[in-house]
Amino acid sequence: MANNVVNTRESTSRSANDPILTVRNASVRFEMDKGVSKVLNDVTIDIERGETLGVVGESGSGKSMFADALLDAVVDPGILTGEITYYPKEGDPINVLDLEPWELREVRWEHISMVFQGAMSAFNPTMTIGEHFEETLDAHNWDKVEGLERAKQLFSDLHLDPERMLSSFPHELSGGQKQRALIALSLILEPEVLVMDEPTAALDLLMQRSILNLLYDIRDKYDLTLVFISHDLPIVSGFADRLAVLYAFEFVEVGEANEILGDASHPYTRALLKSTPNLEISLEEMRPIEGESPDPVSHPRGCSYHPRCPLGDDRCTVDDPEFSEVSASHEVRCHYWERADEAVPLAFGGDDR
Ligand SMILES: Nc1ncnc2c1ncn2[C@@H]1O[C@H](COP(=O)(O)OP(=O)(O)OP(=O)(O)O)[C@@H](O)[C@H]1O
Repeated sequence: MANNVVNTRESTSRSANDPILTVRNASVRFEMDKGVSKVLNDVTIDIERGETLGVVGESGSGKSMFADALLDAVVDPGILTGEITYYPKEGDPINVLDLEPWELREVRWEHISMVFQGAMSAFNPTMTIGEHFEETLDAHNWDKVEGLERAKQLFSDLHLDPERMLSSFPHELSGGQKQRALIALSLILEPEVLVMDEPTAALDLLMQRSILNLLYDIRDKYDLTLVFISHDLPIVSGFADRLAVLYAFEFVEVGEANEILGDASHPYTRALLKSTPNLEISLEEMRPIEGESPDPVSHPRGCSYHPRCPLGDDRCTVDDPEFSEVSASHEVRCHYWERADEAVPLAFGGDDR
């Protein structure tokens, strides 16, 4: 992959000490009859080696586009631009968007692996789970005996009976078992990064929590970096080290999960916290976010959130805010973030201090 080597590490205010992935000005557009649909808009972020980054936002905000972009997996006719650099533990950095198809296949499984949204239905119903593992090991010329041993270890780490799993057909498994089998499959070629797009959305709350707990242990045991994508802020915030909040196809707030939960500084993040079910607040205090998120074909001028924002004024209609530093590990894109807590009060967390 020598041609794809990148030698410089651009420094930004969001730069990590030891990045495993850097994303610079990533955009995705679809050219449609009604105009150009911009479904990821100039996104820049660093992902730190070993961290769990939670990416949250409403449905349609561009979460899956961001996940797909990380692996150059945006479907045709989507056009992905920008720069995505992967820094393997050993060797030179790799420019993901310049890879040949065979190189990309290798990177996708052996370095950065992904559990796609709705992927549970991706199992072939005529093949056992074990055959799925063998197929993947074969396709990458990995030793089958060693690979299946690793599969067994992964199954037991995920609290599944290894022999039974390998000989089962997909329809013989529950949703939670299938999801864990997929996680095991995504880790079979020892990737460093696992990107998970709504991995637990189809499961009940108890099963979601139990899978998150298992992922927590697996992350440490296998030295993984996790990118966890979800619309469910409370679920992600209990699990992620850092949160990146997407609104209308761009990040509006990025920071330590605890800090964002306790002191969310973007009116949208605060509205999101208020709109999601939470055992600590009463039903009366829960509020859906009023208004609709923008159409990707006609992004509003200025701040994309201004049509729904209680703080929005004339400035916000023309002037798109840059990131402001809330703390060394917390940034927000809002002209008036210092007043966000008054404008969108929360009945729990930071505002009760
Ligand atoms: N193939 C496509 N062609 C054109 N537009 C698309 C295509 N796929 C997705 N989009 C649009 O891209 C935008 C972002 O979609 P994306 O799937 O990333 O959202 P999301 O935040 O993951 O939503 P959800 O939580 O519902 O999955 C949406 O407006 C969607 O309609």
